Amino acid sequence: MKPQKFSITARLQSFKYAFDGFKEFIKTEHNARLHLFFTLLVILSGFYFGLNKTEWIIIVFAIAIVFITEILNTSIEKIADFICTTENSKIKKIKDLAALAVLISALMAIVIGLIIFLPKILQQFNF
Ligand SMILES: Nc1ncnc2c1ncn2[C@@H]1O[C@H](COP(=O)(O)OP(=O)(O)OP(=O)(O)O)[C@@H](O)[C@H]1O
Repeated sequence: MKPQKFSITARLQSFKYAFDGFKEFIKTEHNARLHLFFTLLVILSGFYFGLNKTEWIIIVFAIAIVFITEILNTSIEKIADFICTTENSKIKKIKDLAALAVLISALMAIVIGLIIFLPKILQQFNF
């Protein structure tokens, strides 16, 4: 594409496109609603247990990585469904790899959540 002149309107428009993407993500992806629910739960728990600055940074990274991988997985699935509507072994491999990325990020988030919250939960209930 031809390079265009810098424009504030065009930059603001790209925020609108990103917001359209967010609406599409929440509307069509059940996993997105699960991520939102757990994000809210983790943030509320973070305030309840009084996380320190480092713990918050790690939690924010974990939440962002899970959302980013799920959004990229959704994009890859949509491209795959657009270019191939029939059963195809190559599409299967592409989608399975994208799903693996989501699984790894979700497992990482669970491990981080356990490392940060488990000792605080145990202490709270005097275990
Ligand atoms: N066209 C296809 N050809 C072969 N296998 C496919 C095809 N489409 C989907 N699959 C298989 O089904 C799995 C699920 O794909 P699908 O597009 O239904 O994702 P999904 O159920 O929306 O996943 P998510 O859990 O991300 O919502 C893929 O990982 C792949 O193994």
